[in-house]
Amino acid sequence: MSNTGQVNTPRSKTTAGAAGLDALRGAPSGAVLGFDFDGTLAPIVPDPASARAHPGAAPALARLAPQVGALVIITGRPAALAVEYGGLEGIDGLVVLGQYGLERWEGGELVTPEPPPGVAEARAKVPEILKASGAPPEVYVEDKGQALAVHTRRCAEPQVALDRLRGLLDALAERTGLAVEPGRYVLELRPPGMDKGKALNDFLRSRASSPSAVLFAGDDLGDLAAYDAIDALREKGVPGVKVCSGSTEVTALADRADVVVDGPAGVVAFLESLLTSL
Ligand SMILES: O=P(O)(O)OC[C@H]1O[C@H](O[C@H]2O[C@H](CO)[C@@H](O)[C@H](O)[C@H]2O)[C@H](O)[C@@H](O)[C@@H]1O
Repeated sequence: MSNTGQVNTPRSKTTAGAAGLDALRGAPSGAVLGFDFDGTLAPIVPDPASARAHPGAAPALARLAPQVGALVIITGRPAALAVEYGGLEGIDGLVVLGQYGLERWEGGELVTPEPPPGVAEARAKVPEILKASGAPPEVYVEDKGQALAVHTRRCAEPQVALDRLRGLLDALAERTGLAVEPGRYVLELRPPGMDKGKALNDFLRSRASSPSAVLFAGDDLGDLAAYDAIDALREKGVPGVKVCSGSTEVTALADRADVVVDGPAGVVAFLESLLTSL
């Protein structure tokens, strides 16, 4: 039993999830497995630049790669950073969709669009907004090129700091044509029009054949769009599995997941368990 009271086994608490797992195990070579990075493959840490994948994550993915149809990481991170922090280079066939799907990395090749002009405008304005609002000095702005992530995790009262910034960043997003993506003690200003559900669907459409099953594992609010995509696929008859990397910080995913495990260590245990059943 884990410290969130969940058992790390590849069992589903829902009938649809159990059907999804059965379909995945029955035809793994046609299955598509998607993963978020921070909080799912990598434990959450105070400094975004210090995040690294759980030591068991890349080895488990490398063992899964030749047995399944496709492995795809869909992350808010720049794709190349997720590859570096995850130790994911060299995993056969792995695709990493970064910045919520705006970027694509595969086999060392990165495709990334030009950021819209609103990002540069927001980059110039955010420091002024933080100063004028009296935000604590621990507020940290992560510049991701395509987006700016305003982090409050290191503040004494991170939720209070986040709540105080929300309206100001919403207004800035509106002025600059960007969207606000809320996450774990973070508000991201990023280009609109893409999310993890659209990224997952685009990835599925880019493949030659329809998947035997689709699994997605996530931990944060930005991953709910991928859950929506799995729900929609199920309605069309494609088996799906929603895995939640559980935490006390975000509960919205656990409520909708088929399988809830205890953070990145639980995700790795889940993958290892899945490997034994393929
Ligand atoms: O889609 P993801 O892979 O989950 O990325 C979402 C954001 O994750 C990162 O922030 C989160 O992880 C940090 C490191 O553990 C943590 O300090 C922070 O509080 C979390 O919000 C990342 O820094 C962002 O750029 C990602 O978009």
